[in-house]
Amino acid sequence: MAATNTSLIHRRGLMLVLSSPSGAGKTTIARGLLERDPGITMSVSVTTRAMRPGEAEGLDYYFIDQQRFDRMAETGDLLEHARVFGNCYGTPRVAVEDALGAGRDVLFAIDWQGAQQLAQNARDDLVSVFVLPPTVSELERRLRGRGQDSEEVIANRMAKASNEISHWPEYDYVIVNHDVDESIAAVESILRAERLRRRRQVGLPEFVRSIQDTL
Ligand SMILES: Nc1ncnc2c1ncn2[C@@H]1O[C@H](COP(=O)(O)OP(=O)(O)OP(=O)(O)O)[C@@H](O)[C@H]1O
Ligand SMILES: Nc1nc2c(ncn2[C@@H]2O[C@H](COP(=O)(O)O)[C@@H](O)[C@H]2O)c(=O)[nH]1
Repeated sequence: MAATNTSLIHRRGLMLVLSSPSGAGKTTIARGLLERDPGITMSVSVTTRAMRPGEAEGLDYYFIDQQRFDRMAETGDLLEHARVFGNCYGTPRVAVEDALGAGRDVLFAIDWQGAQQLAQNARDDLVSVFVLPPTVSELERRLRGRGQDSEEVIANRMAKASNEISHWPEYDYVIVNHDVDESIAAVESILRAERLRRRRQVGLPEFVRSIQDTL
């Protein structure tokens, strides 16, 4: 007869992806989730885009030049990468693999192209959430209210919003970001449930067997 032992169960880390048209609020939701949940780590992307006022190196992005980006892409140092709004963005591979290996969950705020690449390479570890704005005028108001982009950049992002939104059916979950706190709570619920998926609980068969052996 074996004693039951919950330490037999270890959880596989998951990748939680938030995508949305620019300005719908995925970064805001991601920050809220990081504050509330110590078990999830943000993936910090590399980008060739210029740093915005208030952004910090290594916190918002790693700001790198095109040559370095191309080298990282060529050598496989990026888990996924894409050109978005005329700049290059990518996810450094090592940080994500280290976190997942340590059983930690990783949060991404990336576009549909990146989400597709992660789905191709690691579908079982991926949970994807598409964030919609409540209205088009509110999306524009948020982009403008952020106060960090020129009118030209805002117009370009609004023009590309429809294409980004067209990918919503590819995601596991869809939320409409009316209220930030409600949206954070919705993503928290998704995360809590997804952590309990049977396939993520390594050692579950052994644990169940240990219970059955004691019956
Ligand atoms: N539910 C909400 N209600 C009102 N304002 C919001 C809401 N969610 C986010 N915002 C605001 O909208 C602006 C854009 O949000 P945020 O930067 O999070 O968008 P994003 O989707 O990450 O954009 P990008 O793709 O360009 O990085 C910010 O000023 C943020 O404070
Ligand atoms: N495929 C990826 N897309 C990314 C990544 N990091 C950010 N993004 C997307 O870029 C746009 C623009 O971001 P911004 O900071 O310039 O406003 C954003 O909407 C994200 O979807 C990435 O690593 N890979």
